[in-house]
Amino acid sequence: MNMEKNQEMLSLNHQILAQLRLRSSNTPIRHNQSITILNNSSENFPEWYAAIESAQHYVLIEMYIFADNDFGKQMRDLLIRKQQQGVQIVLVYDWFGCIVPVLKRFFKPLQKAGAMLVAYNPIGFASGVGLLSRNHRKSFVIDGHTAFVSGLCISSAWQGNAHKNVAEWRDIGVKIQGDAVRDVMAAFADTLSSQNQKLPESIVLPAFSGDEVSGSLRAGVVATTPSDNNMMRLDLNAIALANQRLWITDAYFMPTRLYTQALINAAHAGVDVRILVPKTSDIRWIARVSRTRYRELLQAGVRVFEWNGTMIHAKAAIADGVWARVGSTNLNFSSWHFNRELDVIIEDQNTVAQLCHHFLKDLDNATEIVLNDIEAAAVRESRQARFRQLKAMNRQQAKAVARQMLELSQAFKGNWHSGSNIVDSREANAYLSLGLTLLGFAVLLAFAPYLLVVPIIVLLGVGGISTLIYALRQKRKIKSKQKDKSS
Ligand SMILES: O=P(O)(O)OC[C@H](O)CO
Repeated sequence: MNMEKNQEMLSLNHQILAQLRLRSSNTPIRHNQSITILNNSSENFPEWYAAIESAQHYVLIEMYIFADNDFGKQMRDLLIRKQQQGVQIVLVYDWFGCIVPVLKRFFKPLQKAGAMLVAYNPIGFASGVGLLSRNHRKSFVIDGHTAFVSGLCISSAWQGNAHKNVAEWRDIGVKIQGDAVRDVMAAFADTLSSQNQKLPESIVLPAFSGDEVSGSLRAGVVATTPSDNNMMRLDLNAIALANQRLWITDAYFMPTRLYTQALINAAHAGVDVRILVPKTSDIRWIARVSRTRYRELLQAGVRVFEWNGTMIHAKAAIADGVWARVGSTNLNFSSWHFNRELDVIIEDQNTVAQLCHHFLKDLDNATEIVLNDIEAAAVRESRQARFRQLKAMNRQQAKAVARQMLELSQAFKGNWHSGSNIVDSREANAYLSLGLTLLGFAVLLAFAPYLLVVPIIVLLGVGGISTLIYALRQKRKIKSKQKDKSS
């Protein structure tokens, strides 16, 4: 292919990419951004701390968990000190994610120092079923010039525990400088407005500069709310976009049927689909549910890896070495449909190459889950048949299939550096605990039904009352508008 043809292809790809991004998530791309990938608490926490320490005017924070532990206290005390120096702190914490610190009045000294504190969706008569929506974002904005977006919360849990020989959690965040910072701020202002609040008058959204920060890097901020489900559509479109590679890391993998089938279809089309999830999760039942999804993915040729370390909490995806997303969205129903989430998409070969490098390093510390010999042979056989078909249709596609077939045959030999595990035993244990849990619910329903029914009654009651209040307020507004018109 000559240079001209290459350019033509590239600009066509950009056009398709832009169209997919805008139609699925309404996310504009910002050019010439500076994005730094930050790994784990050891890289993220010091960067957050130093950036806040250097703040001159304001710090905006949206945080799902702000824990009352060593790192939480360190951050709270830093925020108090900055507020006392005249730097305006605005913190939106999730009421449910921070329930323990709220009950312990952990944020009181910060509020007393003058910081603006907003609890997202606290329980109350007006909360209703909206209580299911949580602010799952993890972001910081410093003085309008720097932002951090990640999967990490403010908690020592991410640091592990050296005394108990617990290593730090695996997680990923980014530091952003450039016009995309304004998008993080706009997302923050929108969260405030969802809680009937607004930014203090002294804080204004900076104008887009269009200035070059660091060359050609393109980035966009995907701000998901329960009413737009932006990331869900973008995640599905990213699967459609991947031509050769789709590498996914997820902490709480419980995808919908829609998403699982899209992964299966991609694998059938010859895309090298790999999923990395925790082996030992801090929320064990989710890991068990994840394991019941493995078999159909493996049968389609998707490769599944379980990370061997303490906990992998990252939420990231890479498509074809040119597109990636990093942020707070887990691949499950809550993140896609109920929560406020914040993710960054990156369209830049160098930055995506770094993420690919980290992903492959993570695989070195993971166990591949494989089918047993008989099933693996059947999958191989059907892949070969598909490969023959595709080869006749599309040479480029066929190359991708060939590459994946080679890798799969290696995987089935079980000679991966990280080791492998047959799916059967994990799946059996997962179904065993799910079965026991269902039985447990049945026993509860039989002998202590109120334990299950009371929360549902409360939720429905609160939901009903708050919806009525909303309707009455609307009616009152309409009436007073009509009165104004007629007078
Ligand atoms: O919901 P996530 O992904 O922020 O994870 C929070 C975990 O519950 C931390 O233990």
